[in-house]
Formats: sequence, structure tokens, C-alpha cells
Amino acid sequence: MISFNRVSKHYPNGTTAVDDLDLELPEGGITVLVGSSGCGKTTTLRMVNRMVEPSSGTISVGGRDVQRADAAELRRGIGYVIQQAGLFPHRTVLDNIATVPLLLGWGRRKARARAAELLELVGLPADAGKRYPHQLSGGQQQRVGVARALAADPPVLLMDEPFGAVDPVVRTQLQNELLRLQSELRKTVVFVTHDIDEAVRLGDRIAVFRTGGHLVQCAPPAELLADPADDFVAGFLGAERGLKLLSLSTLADVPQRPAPTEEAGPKGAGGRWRLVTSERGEPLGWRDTEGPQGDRAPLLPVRPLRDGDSLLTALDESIASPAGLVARVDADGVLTGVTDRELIHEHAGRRHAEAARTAAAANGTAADGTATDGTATPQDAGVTA
Ligand SMILES: Nc1ncnc2c1ncn2[C@@H]1O[C@H](COP(=O)(O)OP(=O)(O)OP(=O)(O)O)[C@@H](O)[C@H]1O
Repeated sequence: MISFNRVSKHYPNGTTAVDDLDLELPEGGITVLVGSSGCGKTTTLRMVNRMVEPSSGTISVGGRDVQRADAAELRRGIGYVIQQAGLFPHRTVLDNIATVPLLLGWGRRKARARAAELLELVGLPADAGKRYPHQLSGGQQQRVGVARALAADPPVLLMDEPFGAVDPVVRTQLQNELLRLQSELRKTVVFVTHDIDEAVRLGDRIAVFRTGGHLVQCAPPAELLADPADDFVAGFLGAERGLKLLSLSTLADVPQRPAPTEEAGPKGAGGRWRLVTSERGEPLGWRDTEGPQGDRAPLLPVRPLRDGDSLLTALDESIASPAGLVARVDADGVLTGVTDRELIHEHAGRRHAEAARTAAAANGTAADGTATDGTATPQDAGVTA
């Protein structure tokens, strides 16, 4: 666990970058720091590994006051990833990754073997190890940056807008990789971003800062979206809070029924629409049985969804589907059934209500905005979910 206890940072020019911060970051979780530009996110992050020294207050990592630790030794135990990777240009990828193990005196062979292992872990081919950073794409360089930070297996990882400089497709891939790695490694991660969607996707908790270094709210994404502390947080989360909330729930517990394939007959009722599948049972497209071309009508596109897909994706597909049905498949892509548009909408609404109730309970208020002790709390009456 990382604890900030009444931490402030004032720069000599009079700027207060962080103001009286109290924050606990749970062990093994990803805490995302967000907020407007200049609100003190990077300063907060860099105080953890003492790249910036606080003006007052204490910061501890795993119960140890960082101020009392030797700074160089402290940094070797804390992985650090920045935008554009910050790799050493004249060292090969493998040597870049082996930096900290070598500093720790592991010996060249062991350090390089570990580097090769990490290269694979972050999804890069073995031959990338011999290249220099400029011979890799931006996304690949970021992966090397992550591998380098993980090399000595530090319990803490600081990530300062690590995916800020790559295009949206690569960014999504890198986010997925980070989530996959995190499910295995369970590091305590502090992650700075400007992108609220990235924060919702990655964060176990999101800390929202306001200019002047004030922490406004720190909560799990669902709670933040269902019950932002004030207008600043609500504005920062954006107008589509409800849809973002749906991105946090999966289709797994939404029932399905038999699909209206040719073979299913009336059991898989789909009105005029039939779902055409391959021999293996993979959905290929929708056929309009009442269209003028009958059996020869071109198939309309289907986007089959798995249990792990989000309710937001399901809502999108339910709108796009000509049949108003969402085709469901198993891990092998084989059709298992369909879910009606109305049922998706019903679950989406239910998910909202649940999130509002959970957020209200966490804040000591009933979902209708009254305090659980019976007194009215106007500020909470605006729970929107
Ligand atoms: N070395 C410094 N000297 C003076 N002021 C500084 C210094 N470093 C940062 N600041 C100021 O402290 C405030 C917080 O900066 P910080 O970089 O922590 O913000 P941030 O939230 O990470 O910003 P951004 O999102 O733009 O990266 C800003 O007003 C910044 O100008």
C-alpha cells in the first residue's frame, strides 16, 4: 500500500502543485490519477519515488517512509514508465530491459535471460531484443518501457501517461496488455492519464484532482460515475456517464434464448429475420425472409458477442442489428443463442440503478438522496445513474 499523509508540494516560484493530500492506494490495485492539466498528477506520482521531494507530510510505501530510504535504492524497487518510453537510444532493447537487474548486480547472463523472458511477457518477438529503440514502432517502444519497469519485479509501478503518444488502436492493445499483465502480477500501480475512458477502463480506483493540487474524489469507477462528488468531477467525467458505466458491466448474466436459425424453426422466433451460420456454427449474417430477393438476399452484418463483452458494446450491437437481436457466441465463436434488444435495455437500466444504490450506500445516503439517518442531503439528491 502507498499512503500520502498530509502531503503538500510548493515550488520556490510560489506554485502549490499538491495541497494537503491524504490518499491511500491499495496494494495490488491500479489507482488512476486524473484531472485538468497542471493539477499536480505528475508531481504526486514523482513524490513516490522521490524524483520530487514533498514540502511537508509523509509518503510511505509498504509501511516504509520514503523520506528515510536511500533514493537510488528506493527507485530500484519502484518501476517507472513514462510517455515515449524514455529508452536509452544507444542500447539494444534487451540491454534497455536489463538496466535495473544489472544495477542490482545480477550479472550479465541472468539479467539478459530475465530481459528475454520479459520481452515475451509484454508480447514482443524475441528478435526485437537485438534491435535499437528507433527500430521499433511507438507502441513497441512502450512495451519495452513496461518490460524495463518490470525487470526487477518491483511491487510498485508508476506510470505517467505511458500510452499518451500512441494511436487509439495501439493504445487499446496496450491497455489490454496491461490488464492481462496485472491479472497475473498484481502490482500496486499508480497511473496518470488525461483520458477519462482510459481511467475507467484501467482503474480499480480513480482519484480526481482539481487545479491547485486538491484531491476532489477518489472512488472505484462505477461509484464515481454513478455519484460524482461535485460539478467539477461530473464535468470531468463528461456527458455520457451513463454509457461509461455500462462499459464496466459484461453481458455474462444477461439471459439468452435459442437463435432464429433456419434449423431452429419457431423455437428460435426472430420474426422475419434468420441468422445464417457456417457449418461450424459461427454466425455469418442476418437474412431478411420477407425481402424481395428471398433466399438470395445478401446477408446483413452481424457482430457476435461473447460473455465478456460489455453491456455498452451489447447496446451498440442491439441498435445496429437489423433483427434487434444480439447474437451470442462461446469462446470458439460458435453460436449459443440470441438476446433481445429489450432485455439488453432492461439490464442496462438495472445496472444503473444498482450503481446508484451502491454509491449512495458508500456515501451514507439512500438511493433517493436522503441520508440513511433520515435527514435530507440536497447535494446527494442529484444521484444520477
Ligand atoms: N519544477 C517546477 N517548478 C515550478 N513549478 C512547477 C514545477 N514542476 C511543476 N510545476 C507546476 O506545478 C503544477 C503541477 O504540475 P504537474 O506536472 O504535477 O501537473 P500535471 O497534473 O501532471 O499536469 P499535466 O497534466 O499537464 O502533465 C503546475 O502548475 C506546474 O506548472
